[in-house]
Amino acid sequence: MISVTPKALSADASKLDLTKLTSEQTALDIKGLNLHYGKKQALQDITMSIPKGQVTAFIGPSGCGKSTLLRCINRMNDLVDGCHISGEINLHGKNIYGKHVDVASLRRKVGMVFQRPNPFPKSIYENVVYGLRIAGENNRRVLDDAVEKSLRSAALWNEVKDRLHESALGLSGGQQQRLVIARAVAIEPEVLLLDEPTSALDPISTLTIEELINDLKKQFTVVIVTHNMQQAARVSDQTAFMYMGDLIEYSDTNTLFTTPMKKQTEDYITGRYG
Ligand SMILES: Nc1ncnc2c1ncn2[C@@H]1O[C@H](COP(=O)(O)OP(=O)(O)OP(=O)(O)O)[C@@H](O)[C@H]1O
Repeated sequence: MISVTPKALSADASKLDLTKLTSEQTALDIKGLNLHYGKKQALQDITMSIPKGQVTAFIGPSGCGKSTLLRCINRMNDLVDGCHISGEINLHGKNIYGKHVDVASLRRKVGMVFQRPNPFPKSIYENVVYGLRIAGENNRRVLDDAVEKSLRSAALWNEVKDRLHESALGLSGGQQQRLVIARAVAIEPEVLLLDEPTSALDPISTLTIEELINDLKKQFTVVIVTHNMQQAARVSDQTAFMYMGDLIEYSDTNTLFTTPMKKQTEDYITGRYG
């Protein structure tokens, strides 16, 4: 089995039966999700429930569909020509692929952070309040409070509180990624999607972000795609292993890494392929 010690799972996480979550426990309920890019099927009949207030990781070899599944959760794949999706993703009970869903308002509920830090060429302050300004908020005190709260949530406040009006582009890569997380949390989403958030960062910045993820789940449901199995073992409560568009195994992280049910999962976590 993988030679890392999964982080101690909270009692709640290890007791959850992922096949029988109550509606109060469920953030996302994915049912029979299929996705085609043109003729190529990238996701096959994915069904899983993602619990609220926890960290769920998607792992699997390159091209297995992890990012595609993540991007379905805020309908980013809608922007891809020739992409066809069937099935449901219910966010707190409401199908985000339903007829009258406003995608802009969905994306306020489901924030996303990408692989490479992408701050805007603006001040640190203006990066954080960007989404609030778009939503029409211009009250200085509200914005100031949101900046402090979000930067504290992203474990960045102490490092930048004296240079809020300087360019975000002057921050280090790790600080920029935490700034982007602050920007995402400033609009208080329900779910935070992290697509390989540390793959462009050095080991120290990676550790800082991993610690941050553990704190973020107190406020948000976090879903993370990672190439790094040790990272999944360190940060997540649940792990989903995917292979060629299929969800092969989904269980609490401790079980998946120590006593996987499926041979394919075992082969992957012991490094036989991927
Ligand atoms: N925009 C797109 N158009 C066509 N095919 C795509 C597109 N995006 C992804 N694919 C294909 O869908 C499959 C799943 O890709 P996806 O990026 O979701 O995998 P992944 O597991 O996240 O891989 P990686 O770990 O390398 O990022 C791959 O075969 C990929 O080539």
